[in-house]
Amino acid sequence: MTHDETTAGAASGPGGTPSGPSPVRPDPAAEPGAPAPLFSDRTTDAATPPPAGPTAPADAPFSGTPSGPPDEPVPATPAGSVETTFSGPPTADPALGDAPTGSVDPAFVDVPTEPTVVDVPTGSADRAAADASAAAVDPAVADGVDPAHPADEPATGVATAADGPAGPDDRPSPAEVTLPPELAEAARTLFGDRLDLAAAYAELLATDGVVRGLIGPREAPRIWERHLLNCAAMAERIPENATVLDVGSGAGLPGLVLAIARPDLTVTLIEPLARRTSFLIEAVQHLGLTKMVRVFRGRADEAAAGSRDTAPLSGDIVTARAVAPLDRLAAWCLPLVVPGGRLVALKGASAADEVAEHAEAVARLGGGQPEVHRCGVGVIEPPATVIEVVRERVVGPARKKAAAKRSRGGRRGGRGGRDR
Ligand SMILES: C[S@@+](CC[C@H](N)C(=O)[O-])C[C@H]1O[C@@H](n2cnc3c(N)ncnc32)[C@H](O)[C@@H]1O
Repeated sequence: MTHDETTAGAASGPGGTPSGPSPVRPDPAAEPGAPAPLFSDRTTDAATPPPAGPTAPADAPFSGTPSGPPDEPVPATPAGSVETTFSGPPTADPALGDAPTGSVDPAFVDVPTEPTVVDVPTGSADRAAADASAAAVDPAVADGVDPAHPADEPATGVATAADGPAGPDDRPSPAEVTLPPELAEAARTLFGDRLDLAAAYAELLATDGVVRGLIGPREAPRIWERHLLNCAAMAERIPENATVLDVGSGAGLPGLVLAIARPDLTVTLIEPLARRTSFLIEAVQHLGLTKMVRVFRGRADEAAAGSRDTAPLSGDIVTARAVAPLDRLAAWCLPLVVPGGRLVALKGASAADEVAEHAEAVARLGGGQPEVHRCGVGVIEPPATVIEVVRERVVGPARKKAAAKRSRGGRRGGRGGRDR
């Protein structure tokens, strides 16, 4: 089923729109005259010719593997463009472990309205081969949960080592993701007349999401309970017509769920890993959300910095789930928030502890006092817990240690002081 969305003048969704501190502004990247976003094939031009392959109709069901090898390294930065250095935390966040350490070329992928699914095997033999190669669970995903915050783990829905690879026997049937009757009322409350769209996304997650290793096979039967409903509950913290940036979207949680629940939002999914952005692009197309959702391939800091080809991104609200502990999350996300806007991070039982531990670091980054809110009270049990941080001040980037050392040396010794 395809739902053609429009953003202009769309009514508020069922998620509610509290009066938040954030102003609602148009996304600069969507404004006329803003630099044209890079399409993924344009970005790879320098190294790779555009792949040839069949083009699927917009409504075509997912047909297996993303193009190219899983999470292949992002092509080297084309000559002349700004080179960005990978600065992720490889040990604490192994999800980025497969990113090249030299340069990562963030590709801003405005989801094309014409489907451009490429290299999709159509025959059953091809499909079987593709499934076999995709069956190995993405190790980056398997380890993607911050080990420092295991409390977040149950909510991530990503494959875990315990889940093992998704083999043919593990693959759930669409029936397994049927909305459980006991959750139907909550789902209707949170998704309203977009419930069928949410069901289509649930099915994608439980089928292609599992086959591609983006969701653990054991998650399929609990996709509604643990993933869709708690992500949708976050919508009550987001003002009407807000621009939302979802950092570390993975398979689309919570950004795509919010776009489904709230047709008034404009959502950008920020995700550095190729296998996941391939899935996201196809999901956005399949769900007919190309007018309100776009995909940025790159890290949060790259999105905030912009590049020769893409304007810096910013949004009224920046969301995240299971991406990093609060201090690191604030460092990545606050630069993406318009002044007065908010970071809204879905957290687990550790939320209050995280606030206590990281409030000072958040303040140094220009954030206000983090607040814990419960969402979906009386609708889902337990309610979802979010930490919110208002961007109160714009803080410049921290000076690099080496640069600071050099400048200290310069002050003390004056010219040539370093030689002494
Ligand atoms: C554990 S997964 C969570 C995915 C999704 N939010 C969910 O709840 O299922 C963490 C995701 O954050 C992404 N990520 C890690 N560091 C990032 C960064 N600096 N900027 C943007 N995304 C990042 C990873 O690639 C991965 O997809």
